[in-house]
Amino acid sequence: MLSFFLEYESECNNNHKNHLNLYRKSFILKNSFSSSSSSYYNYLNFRKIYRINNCGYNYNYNYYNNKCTFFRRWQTTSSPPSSPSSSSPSSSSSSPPSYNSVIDLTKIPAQDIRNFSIIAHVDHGKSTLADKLLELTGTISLHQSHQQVLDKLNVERERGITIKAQTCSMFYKYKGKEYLLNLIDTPGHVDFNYEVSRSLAACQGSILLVDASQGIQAQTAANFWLAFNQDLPILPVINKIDLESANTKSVISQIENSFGLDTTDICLISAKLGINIDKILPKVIEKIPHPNGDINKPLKAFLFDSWYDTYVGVVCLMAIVDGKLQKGDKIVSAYSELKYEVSDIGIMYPEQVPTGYLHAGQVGYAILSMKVAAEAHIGDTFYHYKCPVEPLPGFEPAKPMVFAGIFPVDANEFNKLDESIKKLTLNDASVSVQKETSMALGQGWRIGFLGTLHMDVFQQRLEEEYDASVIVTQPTVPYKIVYRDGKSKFVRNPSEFPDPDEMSYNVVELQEPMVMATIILPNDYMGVIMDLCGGKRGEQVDYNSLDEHRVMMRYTLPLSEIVTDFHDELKSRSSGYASFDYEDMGYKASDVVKMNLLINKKPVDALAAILHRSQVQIVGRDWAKRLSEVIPKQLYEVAIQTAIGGKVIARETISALRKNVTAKCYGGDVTRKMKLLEKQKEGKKKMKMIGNVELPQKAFYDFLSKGDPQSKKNKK
Ligand SMILES: Nc1nc2c(ncn2[C@@H]2O[C@H](COP(=O)(O)OP(=O)(O)OP(=O)(O)O)[C@@H](O)[C@H]2O)c(=O)[nH]1
Repeated sequence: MLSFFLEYESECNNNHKNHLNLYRKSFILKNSFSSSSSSYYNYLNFRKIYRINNCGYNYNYNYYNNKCTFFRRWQTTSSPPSSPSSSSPSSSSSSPPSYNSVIDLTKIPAQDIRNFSIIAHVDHGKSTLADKLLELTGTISLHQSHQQVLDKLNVERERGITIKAQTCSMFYKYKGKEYLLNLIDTPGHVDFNYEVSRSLAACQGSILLVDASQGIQAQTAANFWLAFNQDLPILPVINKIDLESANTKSVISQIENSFGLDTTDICLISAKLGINIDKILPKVIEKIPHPNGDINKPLKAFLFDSWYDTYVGVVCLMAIVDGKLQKGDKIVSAYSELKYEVSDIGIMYPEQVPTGYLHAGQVGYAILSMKVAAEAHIGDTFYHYKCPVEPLPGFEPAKPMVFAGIFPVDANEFNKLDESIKKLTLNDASVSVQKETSMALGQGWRIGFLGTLHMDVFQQRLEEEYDASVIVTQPTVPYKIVYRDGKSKFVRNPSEFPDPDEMSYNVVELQEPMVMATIILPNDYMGVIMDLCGGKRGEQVDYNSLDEHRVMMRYTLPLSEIVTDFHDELKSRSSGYASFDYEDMGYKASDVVKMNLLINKKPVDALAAILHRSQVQIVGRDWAKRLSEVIPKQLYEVAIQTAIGGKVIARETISALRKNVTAKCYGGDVTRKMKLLEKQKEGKKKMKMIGNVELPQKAFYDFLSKGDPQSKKNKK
C-alpha cells in the first residue's frame, strides 16, 4: 500500500499531491478507529469515493464500504463508461475532466451552466436517477452507480432513504458544447422538507419524478408546490416504466390535471434499468434556464448547505450569484459580519475537487476556516471584504417540532454520550439540544427534532455510529401557554407544564400546534381513513378527485396526533396505498392536560406526558398496565397509577415478593452466601429509587422503547 503511494507520488503533479494527501489522511483516519467509534461518522462523511485519474488510468476506490478492507477494489479503465441507452446523435456522454487536467471553470460561462434538483415522493427513484445521470456523464463508474452514491450516510443506505440533500457537478457535451450541470438530489420524507426548500433556492429548475405505478403521492404534491412557489420551471419525468403495474397514461393525466404541467414529449424512464436516461439531460439544457449572474458585479455568494469535516472544519456549499470567488479571497458573512479567507474552493465531483475558482452561476464548495458549524448560517450571503452587497433573502431556520429527553442507559456513559451528541449535531444544525436532569433517569438532554423519523434516525446514528445505549422519552410537541398578562411561553417538556394552582390563577389558555395534512389514497379506503382522521381530532377542509380511482383529502390535525402512530395507522388501514404530507398551521386553543405516572404515589418525572383530555382514559390505562409489566416484583406491593393532578385515572398493582438470593445455598457455606448478598448489593446500585421502589434503568428502557407506539421505528 505504502509502496503504491511512493511510486504514485513521484508521477504526480502538485495538484495530485493534494489529493493524495487527503487520500492518505483518510487512510490514517480509517485505520485509527473502529466502525463503532465516535469518529466513524466523520470518516464515512469524509470521503466515500475517491477517484484519481492519471495518464489515462482511472483508479477508483470506493471506501464507503462499511467494515471494509481498505482497498476493496481498484479499477483500471481507459475511458469513461457510456450509457447503455445513449443513442442520441446530438448528445454524448463526454469524457469527464480528469483530476490531473485541472478543471478550468473560467472557461464555462453562466450560459453553459444548469443548476437543477430532483424532487419526488419518497421512493419514487430520485437517488437511483441521480446515480444514473452521474454514470451517464462519466462522473462515476458503472460499478459505483449501483451504490446510491449520493446517499452518503450509513443510515441512508440502510433505510434506503435520503436524509441530506447532496450536490454533484457533471460535465456533459450537448450539440458540440460542453455544459456544467449541477444536480441536487433531495430527500422525499416530510421531516426533511427543509432540505428541499434550501436546495431549490440554489437551482433554476427541477425534475419532478413520479412513479409510473404509484402516480402522484402526497410528497409529490408538496414538493411540486415548493418548486412552483419559487417560480422554478418543472420538468415532469415518469419513472419505473419497467414495472408491470406501471400506468403511464393515468399518471400523465394526473400530472396534467393536478399541476397543469405540459406533458408533451414527457420523459418516460426506468432509472433502475437505464431506459431513456439519455433523454433527460438534453431536456434539462433546453428547458431549464441558465443562471443569470453577472461575473463583473461585486461578489454575492449564497450559502445553502454546510457540513463539518474533522480535518478542514466547516465545508460550505455556495451558489455564486454574482462576481467571482477565488482561493485566498477575503470574504465577509452578511449575517455575522465575520471575516474569512477562502483556503480551498472547488466543485463536488462527486467528492470535493479543488478548482481554485468559482464564478457567477457556478455551485461548489468553499472552505473558509470556520471553526464551528454554527458559523455557517444557511441562507447567508458572503461578499468581498470592503465590498458589501445587499444580502439575499435567506431562510427561516429549521424549526424543531418534536422534543424528547435522551438519557444514557448507564449513567457512567454520560460524558461519552455528551461528546457523541456534540459530534452528531455538528452536521445536523436542525437539531436543538439542551441539558436536562430527571429524578428518575439522571442527567440527559432535551433534544428537538424536525419530526419522529428525524428523531429515529438520530437515535439510530447514536447507537450505530457512536456505540451508545440510550433511553428516549415520550416525544412531545411544543405547547403554548398564554398568561393573563398577555405573555406566552412554549412548553417542550411535561416538567415545565403549569401546576394546577398556576393554571387557575395565571393561565388564560393552552394552545397546541396544528398542521394541514394532505392525504392521497384510493377511493376504496376513504371511509377507513376518514374514521382515522376523525379519531385523531381531524377536521376535513377539502376533498378532490385526482382521477376515477384516487382522491386527495385535506385535514387540519393536531401535530401531537401525527407524531404518535398516525403514519403506521394510515399505512395499515389503507394496505400501504395512502400517502400523506403536512405543513405547519400555527396554534389553536386546546384542552390539554399533564398526565403523571405514579409509583407508590411518587410521580416519575421521565414518564409524564402532555395529552388532550379526550385521550387521558385510554392512554392512562395503557401506561399503567404496560409499566406494571416491566417492573420486577418487589418485597412489598407496588401501586402504579396514572393521574391528572390529584385525580387517579388508572391503577395496577404488583404483588409483593421476597427474593431470597441465598435460597439455593443449602447448609452453612457462609462465604458463598456473603458473595451472593454482595452481588445483590452491586445490582441494587444500578437501580433507581422511586419512593421506596427500586427500579432498574432497564424497566424505563423497556417501557419507553418496546410497547410504546411512538418509539416504533418510523416507516417512510
Ligand atoms: N422497478 C424499478 N425500481 C426502481 C426504479 N428506480 C428506482 N427503483 C427502486 O425504487 C426504490 C427507491 O429508489 P430511490 O432511488 O432510493 O428512491 P428515492 O426517491 O431517492 O427515495 P428517498 O430518498 O427515500 O425519497 C429502490 O429500491 C430502487 O431500486 C425503476 O426505474 N424501476
